[in-house]
Amino acid sequence: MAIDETSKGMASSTDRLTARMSWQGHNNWFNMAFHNLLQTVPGTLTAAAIGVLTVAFLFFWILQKRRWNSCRSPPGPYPWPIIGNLHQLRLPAHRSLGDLAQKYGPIMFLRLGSVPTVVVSSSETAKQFLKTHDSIFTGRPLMAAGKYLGYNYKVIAMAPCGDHWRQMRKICVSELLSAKRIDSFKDVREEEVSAMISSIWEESQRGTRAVNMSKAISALANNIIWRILASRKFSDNDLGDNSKGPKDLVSEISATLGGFNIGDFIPYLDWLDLQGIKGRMKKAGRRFDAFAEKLIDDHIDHRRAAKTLNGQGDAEAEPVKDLVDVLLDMAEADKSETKITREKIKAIVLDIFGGGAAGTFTTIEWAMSELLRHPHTMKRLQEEIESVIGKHLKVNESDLVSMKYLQCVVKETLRLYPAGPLTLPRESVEAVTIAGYYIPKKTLLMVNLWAIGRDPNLWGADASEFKPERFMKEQYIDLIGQSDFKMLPFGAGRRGCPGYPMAIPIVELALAQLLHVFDWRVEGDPSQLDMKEACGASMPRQVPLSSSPSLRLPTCYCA
Ligand code: HEM
Repeated sequence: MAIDETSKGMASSTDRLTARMSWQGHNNWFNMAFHNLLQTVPGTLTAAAIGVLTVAFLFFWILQKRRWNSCRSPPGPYPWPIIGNLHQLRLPAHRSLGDLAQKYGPIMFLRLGSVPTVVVSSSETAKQFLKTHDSIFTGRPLMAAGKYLGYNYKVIAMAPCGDHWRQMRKICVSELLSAKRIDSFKDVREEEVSAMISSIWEESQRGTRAVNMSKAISALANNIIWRILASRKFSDNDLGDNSKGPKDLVSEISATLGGFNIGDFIPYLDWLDLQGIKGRMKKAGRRFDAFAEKLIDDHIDHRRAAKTLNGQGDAEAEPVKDLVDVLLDMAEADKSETKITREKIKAIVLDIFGGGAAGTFTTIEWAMSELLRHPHTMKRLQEEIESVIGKHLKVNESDLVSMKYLQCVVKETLRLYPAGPLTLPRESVEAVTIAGYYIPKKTLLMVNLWAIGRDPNLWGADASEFKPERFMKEQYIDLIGQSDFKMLPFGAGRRGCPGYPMAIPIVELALAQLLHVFDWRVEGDPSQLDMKEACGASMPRQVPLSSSPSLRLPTCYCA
């Protein structure tokens, strides 16, 4: 019984055990599984965690890389503290920047003192900056020249982007430099070019062997621009002070403009005016202002006198209005807040004189220099001019359209010698990413027009040679970056030069008459003519050009 009971008990306990065991077996399996899991989970979890972390890392890395990429500066030489890359700039700056671009590429970043600067040196990249993103680069940096010479940034070429610049530029383009207005000064251009030919003829008749061509061409450019602006030419006594006169004033303005004011780049040295440039600018600015004031007063007196005569019925036929008169008319007619003030008129006078005279002068000077070095080209040009007007007539502006080779000579000159080789400095008005490079707001932009004009990838292995023939096959060469960006002697876009339609006829007419009337020779081997560029705002020759003229027509029509 006891056994039975025991066995029962045993049985029941065995059952229970079995039952327990079966549960336990299950439990055991679970335990084992759980245990296994616990053993494997750390690995799995770790693997999962690693996976998640890797994905997250990759995700953030890609994001960060994108951000890095969008903040990536263009390549450039390492800047030194304080001076940045200033020590790497030699003069003339367009050449040393061209050399640096060979190493760092067509979009290069420099720090000039503390000023972040981007230098663009290829046609393709210039297009991105001056066409695709033109609206970003419409600013001009606020430099000492704009303050002391440019009527506190009122001069168009130095004004920051804003309502004032827009208003002044509109006046310039639509009122002062419109096709109709430029055409109205045709007689001025023809008279002044003939006057230059006469003076060269007289000088050669006096037995002068070599004529100072640079002086003659500079006088031509100044006289034309002043007659267009103010209906008169200026002698050296016209300033009425003890200085040498307007020509001296203009050279002083160009020298200070072309000079490199260290205070613009290292602002905390600005007050020291280490080079004395600011002092010179202030003085030249005051002298120009006195000169411009007198110019406007004379115009106002003259207009009053003309009105009185008109009232008495003695009026002469309406003369061609000069640009100061056009501006005074506008000022009298406009009563709005943005009306043209006296200060704005003075600023525009400086703009047109500063931009116009220097650009046209240097272009004619370099064209003559290259023609002297290339007698065959000079001969071919003379033959073309003669084929159009013969040997007895004077070249007039209406003849120029038939002189295709002359146009090629001018284009070739502008390609090799752009008068503003680095454009005028521009400034980004907001941040932008171009070609994967981040360009912050207030970055200075220089476009190396000189390097683009000599780029062998665009112009071939003979890019540095003077060969006007290269343009003969082309129907139309865009000089202002409207359709292509192969050459940009006048810059491009909203800040591009508004004066090119005035400059081209002066350059073409002057060259046509100089070569039609005279043969030109230089002492020694022409191929050895000194072609060094001076450092200045408009890249003139370093050494004035001298050449001996001999009459090639039966008589000089200017004699
Ligand atoms: C061959 C002669 C000339 C050349 C090569 C030349 C070249 C230039 C260049 C490269 C610029 C800077 C453009 C830029 O930043 O993209 C410029 C601007 C300017 N040029 Fe000329 N220029 C010439 C003649 C003239 C003439 C005849 C005038 C006036 C009648 C003139 C008035 C100006 C003005 C006012 C600006 C400033 C435009 C602005 O900032 O909005 N230029 N020129």
